[in-house]
Amino acid sequence: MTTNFIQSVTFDDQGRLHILDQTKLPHITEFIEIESVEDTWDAIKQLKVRGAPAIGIAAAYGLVLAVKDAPEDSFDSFYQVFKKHLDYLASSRPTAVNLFWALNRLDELVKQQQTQPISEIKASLIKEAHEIRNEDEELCRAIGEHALTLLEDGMTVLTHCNAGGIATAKYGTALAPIYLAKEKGMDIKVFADETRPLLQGARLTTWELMQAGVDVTLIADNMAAMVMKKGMVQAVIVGCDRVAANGDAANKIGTYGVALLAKAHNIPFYVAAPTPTIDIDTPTGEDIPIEERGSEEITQAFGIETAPQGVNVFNPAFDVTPHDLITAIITEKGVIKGNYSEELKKLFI
Ligand SMILES: CSC[C@H]1O[C@H](OP(=O)(O)O)[C@H](O)[C@@H]1O
Repeated sequence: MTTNFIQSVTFDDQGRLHILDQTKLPHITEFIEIESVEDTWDAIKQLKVRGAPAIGIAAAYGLVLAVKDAPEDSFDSFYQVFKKHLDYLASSRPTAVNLFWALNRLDELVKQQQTQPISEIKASLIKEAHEIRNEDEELCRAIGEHALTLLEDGMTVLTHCNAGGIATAKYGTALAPIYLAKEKGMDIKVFADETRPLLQGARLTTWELMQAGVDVTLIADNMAAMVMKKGMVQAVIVGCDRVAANGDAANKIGTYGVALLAKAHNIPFYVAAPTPTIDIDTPTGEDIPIEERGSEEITQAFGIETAPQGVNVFNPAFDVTPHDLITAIITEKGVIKGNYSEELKKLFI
């Protein structure tokens, strides 16, 4: 049974960018047109479009939109506008390296075309943004194939946050093997952490998997330990926002705790990582910028005040799982174990 994936980011032939507003899910499936670079920045910042790969794809299309009417009289005047908007988009969220990877890829493309007519540069940017999107779909499916070699029919897998189809071009990363298992007639069940404070697990992962007919059970984040102790899950698979050169992996806040629990219960802990999410230029997890977000995400759970006015709040959106807690990093090029510093480097040779 193949899954009909909803595309969370689309750019049509008329040059219009549409995103699925993920803040409205699971009860409202609403697509919004993104008409400016400011709209793109806001959509990323507010997690209307979210998930490391989807952020990179949206930013690439947003930059295409931004330079649609940029001056064509000289390369320098065009590049000045291009770089201003690129830097603006890069300021939307700091942790997911896909954002910077996608923007830098377009930057390199433009720099290589300094002698070309600006109209051709603009056309090549659209083509490259589509390439980024289409490659992501292929990467995610390949991750699913490799990840499936680590899972067995009848297994139950725990995941944290949402690393599914709507966080990518298609298939997702952590959820890719789940969808491919369904396609192959395998029975792999999922336990989804609700993933406070923004509930990407409760709102998005359960929604996606139920749409696909996958058996998914929602748990509160603080139930993962008991679920593992009772032997209800046999593996953990999560996505990532940035993998450092030594294999330390940044992912949604709470992932580090799940990794510690998995270690304590001798359960394999897998990180699904497309190579655009692996940042060889960042030496260790200590060097990964961790986004801190507003206190209202914690004190006003979806509009309901759940804490005293003025309480101090610390709201890091991500944490870092040290590489020694990671059983394997699953990329589109294969499953990586052992000396991550050495093995990850080989991916970029
Ligand atoms: C393949 S999505 C990777 C990653 O992105 C999510 O973060 P956010 O919802 O803040 O964009 C989450 O950490 C996912 O695991």
